[in-house]
Amino acid sequence: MAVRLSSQLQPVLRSAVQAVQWTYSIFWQICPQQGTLVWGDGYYNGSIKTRKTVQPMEVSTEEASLERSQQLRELYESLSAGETNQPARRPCAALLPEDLTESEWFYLMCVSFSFPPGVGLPGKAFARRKHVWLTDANEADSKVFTRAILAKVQEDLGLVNHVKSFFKDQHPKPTLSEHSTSSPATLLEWPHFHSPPLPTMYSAIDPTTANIHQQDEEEDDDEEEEEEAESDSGAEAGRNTHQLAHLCETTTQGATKAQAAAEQIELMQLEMSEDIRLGSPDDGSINLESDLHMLDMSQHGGSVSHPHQSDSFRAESTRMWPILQDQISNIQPQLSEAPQLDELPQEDSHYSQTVSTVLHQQPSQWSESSSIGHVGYSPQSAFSNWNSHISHLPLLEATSQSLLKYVLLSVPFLYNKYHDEKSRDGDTGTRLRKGTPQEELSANHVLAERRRREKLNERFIILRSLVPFVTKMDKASILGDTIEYVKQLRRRIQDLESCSSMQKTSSAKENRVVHCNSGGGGGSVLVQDMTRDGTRVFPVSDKRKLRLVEGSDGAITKVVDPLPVIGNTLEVSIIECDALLELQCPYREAVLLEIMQSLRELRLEITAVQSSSTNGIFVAELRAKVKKNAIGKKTSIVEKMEVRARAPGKIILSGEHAVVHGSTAVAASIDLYTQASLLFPSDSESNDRLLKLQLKDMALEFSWPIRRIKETLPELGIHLASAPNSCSPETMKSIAALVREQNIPEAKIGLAAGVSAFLWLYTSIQGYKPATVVVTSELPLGSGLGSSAAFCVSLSAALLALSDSVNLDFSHQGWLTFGESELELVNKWAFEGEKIIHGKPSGLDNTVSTFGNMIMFMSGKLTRIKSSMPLRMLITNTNVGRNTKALVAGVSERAFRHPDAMAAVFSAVDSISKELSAIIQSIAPDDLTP
Ligand SMILES: Nc1ncnc2c1ncn2[C@@H]1O[C@H](COP(=O)(O)OP(=O)(O)OP(=O)(O)O)[C@@H](O)[C@H]1O
Ligand SMILES: C[C@@](O)(CCO)CC(=O)[O-]
Repeated sequence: MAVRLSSQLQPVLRSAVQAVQWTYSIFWQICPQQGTLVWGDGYYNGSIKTRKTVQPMEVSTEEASLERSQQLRELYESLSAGETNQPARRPCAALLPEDLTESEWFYLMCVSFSFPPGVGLPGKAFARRKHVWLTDANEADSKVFTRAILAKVQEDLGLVNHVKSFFKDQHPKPTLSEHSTSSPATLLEWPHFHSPPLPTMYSAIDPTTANIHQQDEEEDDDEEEEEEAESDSGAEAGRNTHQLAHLCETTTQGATKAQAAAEQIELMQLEMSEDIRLGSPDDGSINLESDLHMLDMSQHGGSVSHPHQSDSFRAESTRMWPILQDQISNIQPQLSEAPQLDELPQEDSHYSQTVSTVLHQQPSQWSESSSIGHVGYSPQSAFSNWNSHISHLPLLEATSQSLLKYVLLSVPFLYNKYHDEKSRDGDTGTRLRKGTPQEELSANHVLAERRRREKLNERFIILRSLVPFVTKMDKASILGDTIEYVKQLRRRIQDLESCSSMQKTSSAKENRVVHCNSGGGGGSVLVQDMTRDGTRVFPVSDKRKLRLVEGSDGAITKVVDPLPVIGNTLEVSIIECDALLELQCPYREAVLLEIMQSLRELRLEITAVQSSSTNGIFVAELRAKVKKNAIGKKTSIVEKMEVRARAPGKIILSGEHAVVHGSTAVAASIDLYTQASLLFPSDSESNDRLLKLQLKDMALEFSWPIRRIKETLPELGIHLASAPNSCSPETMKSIAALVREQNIPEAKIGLAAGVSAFLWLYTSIQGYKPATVVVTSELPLGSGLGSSAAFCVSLSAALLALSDSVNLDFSHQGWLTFGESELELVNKWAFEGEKIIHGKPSGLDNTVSTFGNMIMFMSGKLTRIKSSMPLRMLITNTNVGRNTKALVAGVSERAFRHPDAMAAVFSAVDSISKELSAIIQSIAPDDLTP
């Protein structure tokens, strides 16, 4: 609706200013929540300093003005949103403050103002339901015309006369009448206003009013020149409530003046003297809005602000004011030629304070100016004075912008102070009885928005720390993972509840499923509860390191430890630019200083510190902003130095081998694990650029110079961890050569397949990085318990955990689980490893090892099975090894030789697996009772 309003209002505002060649028109609308008039829309028709357009062709003056109005509004929004200069990210047509003329500045600053009824000229016009006409701008009282502080320039009489004669020529009883009418002239009656048809959201005033208006014009033609017209629809108050209020402000631009002159004059001639003349709607003045009735602005997306914002702003103002006062008082001794503040009329000292404060904030750019003392005061043309200083000072790119920003924020503080002083003096006059809410509204908005963002980030940080697995650190992912986590917790509660109720009813009955190793014979016996665990990764906490990584999205949370003190803990959470660091370490002298120094080196700007030390333990909580580096990338802190992943073995309950030929199989993970730990040496240790693999249980260690891997496997340099691919026969040959060089003892040559799988997975996921990988396993090899799958899954998990393709929250101590999509990635890579070891696997083993639990599996598709009661399995190890690769090949050969017979076997196996799956899921506690 806001768009509609704007698009419909613009032509009206444009017609108004163009007709008299004024510089701008502003539409003030009532903000229902605040009860104040705020900027509704505006049309800028004044001089343009820098033309910026995205259109390749010349545009008409009208289009240029329209575009300019829009650009000015955008510039204001970007400034008030706290945007910093980032030309690269701004559209090429976006304005910068240095592109603006004085009148554009004024127009832009007006956006930040708002007026309660009775305050400021729009407020007065609104409260009185009368036009307000101003004259003698150069003697304006800033208490009456609050924007005078921004707009103080000398009047141009030629311009004034032009406007005057325009109205006189067009209307015998022009704008200056004090007569009253409830029906000012409609816009359409003005010959020079070529307004388009009025939008439906506005309705024309009672047509009879036009006649009355004309009569009024006849009566009044003796008024003074005016530079500003502010009018409201108050005349219509009888029919329209104040909620329907709208108010339009226009001002003049020299029609007969050359452009340069007009630029000096500009709109800034808005001020008036103490004997400000207040016109009325009766006087037939340019009563744009009296032609229009906004049918409840509040419903059309007009800008609003909330009461609490005012509060927060006031709090900020109170906090800021003493600082500003100090700054101002520091400046005072420099004011040699200008009157001292307390000697000036209040509005001038007010102005002076603002400008002095602003300039004081820019010491590096402004300090050479010996005339700084003049800046604060000039009864004639304060703005031009200010400007003259600007013009001869070196303007850095950021200067104007920060200056402008500062003005936006400091003016309200100054006004607040003025208000406070007035209150102390017992002056509860109506003019500024609420301070200056117009400035409050905008500064308030900026501050409140900033706080809101910070609070939001802080809560996201907390949320992230509560969820044990956070896949990515953007807010949507955090929320997504939280939802998933809550669901998991609910399921867990359900499981526990059903378990405990079952235990109560059948505690005496032990139900067991016995699974014997196909090799038969004796050996150790393992009795295991069936595990629900899938793949896990574990961040290794005793070798945590802090590392600076460029170019990441900056939204990463890791456990880090920058201090070489045993027993330190440091948790860092970063969301967007907000970082929270919680640390604990043994106390020593200047430890906080040391920490802060380290953090500064990491381009973290500390904003708040809370620390304590008790019993020799130093505890601190630091909040910081993550800064950008010289090339504009956000710094992120990443602890990705060592990680350990584990994956479970499996048993196949039904469908082994047949699954390779498309039959259904049922398998479950068991709680025997293979662990793979991956350690990247720190930069200082990385002189020996080696890739090492230690197979602890086999007492074997392999190592390859990275250079050697590079030259043997050059095609793996450009790796894409997020896109698993198969090892080609050529690459397999090269890998085999690298394995051969390691001279694996003949007795352990079976491990060559595993080592080959390792080399493929490592170089494909991590490229040519020196690292040490250590593998330990609780699983017997070649015993049907899926040792190869657990090996490949744990390796893939560790390698991916430290890749850019996966983002895990390492800030939690303990095992972490991958999210579902990361698990799929792990599984795909593990399958590629399995292919190297098995030749032609079905994918069953790596899938169950990756996802855990019990699954039904057919042709690559997994279906999770949930038993309605806990199952126990007896697994025996016959110690008779087997070579799965050879067995699979043997079954394939039989299938080839006896296709029909084997098809019948595979079909029977398929039926058995499906039936088993159904039984498991429907099993009742008593069904297995002997
Ligand atoms: N911990 C490990 N370290 C190195 N290589 C391993 C490890 N575990 C398995 N392998 C590799 O996997 C091979 C064993 O895989 P194989 O498929 O034959 O047996 P399994 O996986 O234990 O049984 P199944 O596949 O029937 O469940 C080993 O010869 C070795 O190459
Ligand atoms: C024998 C087999 O069915 C499982 C090996 O544990 C092969 C496979 O599914 O890939």
